[in-house]
Amino acid sequence: MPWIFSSAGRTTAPASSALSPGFHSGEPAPAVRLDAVSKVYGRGASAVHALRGVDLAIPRGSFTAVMGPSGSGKSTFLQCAAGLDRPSGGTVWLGDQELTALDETALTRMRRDRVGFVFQAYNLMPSLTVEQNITLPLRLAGRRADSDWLARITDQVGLTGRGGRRPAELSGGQQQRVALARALVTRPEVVFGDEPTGALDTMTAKEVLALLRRTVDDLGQTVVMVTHDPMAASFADAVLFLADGRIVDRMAAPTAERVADRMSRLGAWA
Ligand SMILES: Nc1ncnc2c1ncn2[C@@H]1O[C@H](COP(=O)(O)OP(=O)(O)OP(=O)(O)O)[C@@H](O)[C@H]1O
Repeated sequence: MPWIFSSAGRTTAPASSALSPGFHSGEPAPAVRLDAVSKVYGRGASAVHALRGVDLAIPRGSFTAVMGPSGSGKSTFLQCAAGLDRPSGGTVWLGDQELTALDETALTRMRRDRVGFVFQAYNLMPSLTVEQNITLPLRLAGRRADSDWLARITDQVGLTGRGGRRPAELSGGQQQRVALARALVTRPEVVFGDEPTGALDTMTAKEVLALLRRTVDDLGQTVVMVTHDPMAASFADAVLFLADGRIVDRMAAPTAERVADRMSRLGAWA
C-alpha cells in the first residue's frame, strides 16, 4: 500500500463506518490513518493552527520519518497520531480502530496495549532491572510476558545476558535499546519515536537506528519517527515533510543528502 498524504485536499476515500476506514474490502487497514486532521491551540487572535487538514495513511510494516522546520507541527502530529492528544478536527485511526471515537479510558488502554513509544529521554525505571523495565507495559496491562517473544526482542536489541542489570549500569545506547525492547514487548500496532536518537552520539545513534530498521524488516513492525536529523531520516522507507501544519512533500528511499537539501529548501536551516 502506498503512503497516501495530502494537506491541501482529500486524496483518500472518506471513512464510511467505524470499522471500515474507507479501504477496499480485503485490503488491510493502514497502520495509521489521519483524515482531515487539524489542531488549533488557543482561541481567537492568539490561536495557533499547528495542523491544517492532514490526510495520511501509513502502511503496515513500514518505517516513516517525519521532518520539518521548528514549529511545523511534528510533535503535534505525533501526539495526535499516537492518541496522546486529541485533534481539534478530523479523525485518527490506528489499524481498524478510530482513536478519535474513544473515551479517555478506552484511549488510555489503546495506547498502553497497541502503541509503543521511544522518546529522546529513555524514561527507564532506575530501581528495576532491564528485564523488569522491558516487561513493565505488560505488567501494567495485567498480562504475562511470553518468554519466547521476550527472548526474541531482547536478542533483537542486543541485550541478551543483560536482563539482570540496572539502567545506571548501561550506556546511553544500551538504555535506548531497553526502551526499544519495552516499546516492542506488547507487539504494538505502531512504534512512535520522538527524536529517539537525539541524546546519542552519531555512532550510537546509527546503531539504534539500524535496530529500528531491523524491527521493521525482521519483525514487520511499523515505525513512525519524528526527527531533525537527515541521517536518522535516511534509515526510513519514506520521509514526510511538514511545513506550517501541512504535509508538503514525501520522499521515498531517502538519503541524508537529499533530505538535508529538501529541508534547506523548506527554510529549516536558513
Ligand atoms: N500546548 C501548546 N499551546 C500553544 N501552542 C502550541 C502548543 N504546542 C505547540 N504549539 C504551537 O504549535 C505549533 C507547532 O508546534 P510543534 O511542537 O508541533 O512543532 P514541531 O515541529 O514539533 O517543533 P520543534 O521542531 O521545535 O519541536 C508551534 O507554533 C507551537 O508554538
